[in-house]
Amino acid sequence: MAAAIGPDAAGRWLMHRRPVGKAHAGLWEFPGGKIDPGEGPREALAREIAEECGLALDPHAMCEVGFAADDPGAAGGPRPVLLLLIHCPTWSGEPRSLEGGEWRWLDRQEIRGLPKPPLDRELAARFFD
Ligand SMILES: Nc1nc2c([nH]c(=O)n2[C@@H]2O[C@H](COP(=O)(O)OP(=O)(O)OP(=O)(O)O)[C@@H](O)[C@H]2O)c(=O)[nH]1
Repeated sequence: MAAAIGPDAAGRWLMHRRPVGKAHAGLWEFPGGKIDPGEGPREALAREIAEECGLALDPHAMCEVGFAADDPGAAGGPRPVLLLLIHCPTWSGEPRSLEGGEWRWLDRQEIRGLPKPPLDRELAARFFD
């Protein structure tokens, strides 16, 4: 699950730079994470964002806006990855780095220029272009 949190009053969106020691370290992503057993997708996204940066999201305001999947044949990775992009138009609080990542509000032009993992590149291209 990946969150497109925004736009804020300046038209910016909240992006997360993955910390050292994780897959895709140093790259910028739509923040989020995986669904735990027993959770719904919106609930999972709200939990992940709260854990990673302290923002509170309203699951009822969320709306799915895109998806990207890796090519299991080409990637040869341990498991297939399907990433859903969810628009989160309302939030409360200010982002803080609670798990080592970096947080920034950026406009679409700035997001275009960021180094991103492959699936986030696809999601951003479809969502912002
Ligand atoms: N955001 C993103 N994640 C990707 C891409 N490709 C890919 O395999 N992944 C994987 O999808 C998972 C995303 O979940 P996550 O954000 O909770 O990852 P994580 O490293 O914090 O958790 P983990 O250590 O349990 O895997 C990660 O395992 C990540 O490596 C991609 O293009 N974008």
